[in-house]
Amino acid sequence: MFDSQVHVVTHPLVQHKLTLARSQDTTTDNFRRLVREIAAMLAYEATRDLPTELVDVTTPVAACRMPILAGKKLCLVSILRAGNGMLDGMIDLLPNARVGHIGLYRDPATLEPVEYYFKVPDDMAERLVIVVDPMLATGNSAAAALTHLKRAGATSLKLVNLLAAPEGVRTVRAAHPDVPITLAAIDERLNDHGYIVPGLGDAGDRIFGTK
Ligand SMILES: O=P(O)(O)OC[C@H]1O[C@H](OP(=O)(O)OP(=O)(O)O)[C@H](O)[C@@H]1O
Ligand SMILES: O=c1cc[nH]c(=O)[nH]1
Ligand SMILES: [Mg+2]
Repeated sequence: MFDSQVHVVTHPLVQHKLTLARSQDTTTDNFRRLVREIAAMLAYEATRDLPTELVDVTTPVAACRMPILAGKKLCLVSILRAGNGMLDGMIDLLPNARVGHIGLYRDPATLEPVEYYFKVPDDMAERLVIVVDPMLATGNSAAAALTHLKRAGATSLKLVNLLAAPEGVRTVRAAHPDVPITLAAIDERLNDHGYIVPGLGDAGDRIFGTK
């Protein structure tokens, strides 16, 4: 249904935690914790192809040559607000990553993204940029964020989401075929208000308790 650059993480722990997060009975504190934990596991999968190089290391037992990360430095970019719910889980795994922010909200009438903030490191061209946002619904927000990041110099990008609608995956893959997507699930469809069905509701409101 989707090409090989769309990676759905079917690991049982990810699926279990996502199901708990979906429930309308999950409290704000538990929702936050679940999103953070799933984000760490998605970061693990999204970085599976990072290059490594061999270095000399001496253990208490013997000298040897073992792999460490090589290649481009990392930059995580959170699409505000809801992306921030995924940041800490990813930083736990990638503590050296720089962090950028793009403020976007979706106009409820047009479903078009409105940008209100943009701050990223200067050296985007030298970094692997991992864009994070729990929800890929129409895909308009993620596509706009990727376009702005490319204008800011980024040439190597990945997108990590918790949940998508098929429409959103198609939109981003069409607009940015160079950007692989890692996510925990692709749901059935969008409803008339642009919400993912069955989805988990409004991720930002659930993370920050604003509704
Ligand atoms: O794929 P799309 O149709 O563009 O929808 C997805 C966007 O909607 C949500 O943000 P929202 O606009 O609710 O802003 P928030 O994070 O501040 O709540 C979500 O976090 C994505 O950024
Ligand atoms: O289902 C959706 C769609 C967009 N944004 C959300 O937070 N949830
Ligand atoms: Mg929201």
